[in-house]
Amino acid sequence: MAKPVSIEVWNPHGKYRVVSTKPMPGTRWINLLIEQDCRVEICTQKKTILSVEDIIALIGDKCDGVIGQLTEDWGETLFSALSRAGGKAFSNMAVGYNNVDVNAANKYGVAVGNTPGVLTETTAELAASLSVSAARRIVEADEFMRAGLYDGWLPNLFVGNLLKGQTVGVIGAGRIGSAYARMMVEGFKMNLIYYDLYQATRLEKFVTAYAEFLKANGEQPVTWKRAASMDEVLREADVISLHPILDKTTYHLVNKERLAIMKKEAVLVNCSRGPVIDEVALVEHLKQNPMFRVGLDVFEDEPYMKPGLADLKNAIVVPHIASASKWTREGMATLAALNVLGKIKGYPIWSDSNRVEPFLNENVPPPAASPSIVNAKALGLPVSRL
Ligand SMILES: NC(=O)C1=CN([C@@H]2O[C@H](COP(=O)(O)OP(=O)(O)OC[C@H]3O[C@@H](n4cnc5c(N)ncnc54)[C@H](O)[C@@H]3O)[C@@H](O)[C@H]2O)C=CC1
Ligand SMILES: O=C(O)C(=O)CO
Repeated sequence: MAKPVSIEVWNPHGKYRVVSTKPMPGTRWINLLIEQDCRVEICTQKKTILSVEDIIALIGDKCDGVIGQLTEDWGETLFSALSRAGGKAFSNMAVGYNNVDVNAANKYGVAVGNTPGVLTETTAELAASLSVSAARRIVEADEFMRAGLYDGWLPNLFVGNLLKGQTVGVIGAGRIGSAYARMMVEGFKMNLIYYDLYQATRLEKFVTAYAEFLKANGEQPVTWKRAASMDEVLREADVISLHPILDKTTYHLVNKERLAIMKKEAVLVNCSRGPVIDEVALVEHLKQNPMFRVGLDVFEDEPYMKPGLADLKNAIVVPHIASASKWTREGMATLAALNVLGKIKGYPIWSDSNRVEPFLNENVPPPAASPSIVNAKALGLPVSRL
């Protein structure tokens, strides 16, 4: 028997029962669901990561849709439980959905939503912050200051790397990778090298136009290159930021061999998913190469770090906060709620999940569509004409 889970209920007489496995920022997402006759149940259990059993208890006997989190294991067991309860909609409150077995969802006819776009700039800004912080040793210097060790300016105190004129490498130049690249190229006048399975045409055009602008102003123009292999990026770049999805092709993309081909004073940033880096190999590499620095937002066995990582001064570690700006987190909650609501109401799927702004304007009602359903095609769901 599953244990009861504590919940907060909104609009108890609503026709459709929607469960959120966590309290989420803002109230717009709750109001949008209530306005469309949903009873909203929010899990208030004081436990960060819910187990599959906890979520089964939350789903109960009747549930139309669930908004879940990237820490949860959405596989066969949960999708069959949701389907038994009459549910046909699930949305992650995240753009990444490597915690979701989409084939299992397809089997039970459950639509799987995610939240692209609204977190692109926020996440890229954190990757840029980690890049600068690692290059300029900001966290180390802050600790030094607070420890009362500063006794005067010195020529050699916390000397780091200048970014201007160096090369930034991006692996996975999708929405976030491209936004990060633009920030580093324009903000710091860095040259770009990127690797992706697809050509990042808009990004290339941006760097070309910026190079023209610099040239016209008598400055050294920036350059770009699409690398033929990931190794080319690792060999040539001074700062490398990882932004691919996590799947079989990107698991341990950065391993012992690949760390060995990187520059000894390179900066490596990961705001994608922890398992993209072999973290044990990384700890060893950081120990052997004190001038090699990393900024990590994600970890291989979250919430844990591999032994030794926390002791290394050349590593900056933050707890998976890349999308944590107020506007973004409220927007993610809204998109996740609208994904679920849209499926419950039989709305079509929004035609372009990269263009989610119409759902985020608080002054007008959102379009009658699910903003982003990753298995829409597999389920044969209709697409909005808007
Ligand atoms: N740390 C955090 O809080 C956050 C992490 N993320 C992570 O970032 C990922 C990317 O998000 P978006 O940019 O919105 O997705 P996206 O789908 O726009 O970009 C992913 C890019 O990775 C590329 N890619 C896929 N396999 C590859 C491979 N084997 N080698 C090189 N490139 C490959 C794709 O072609 C695509 O361009 C998410 O899937 C998520 O895991 C996203 C938001 C916040
Ligand atoms: O959206 C995601 O994929 C995250 O990791 C958290 O924003």
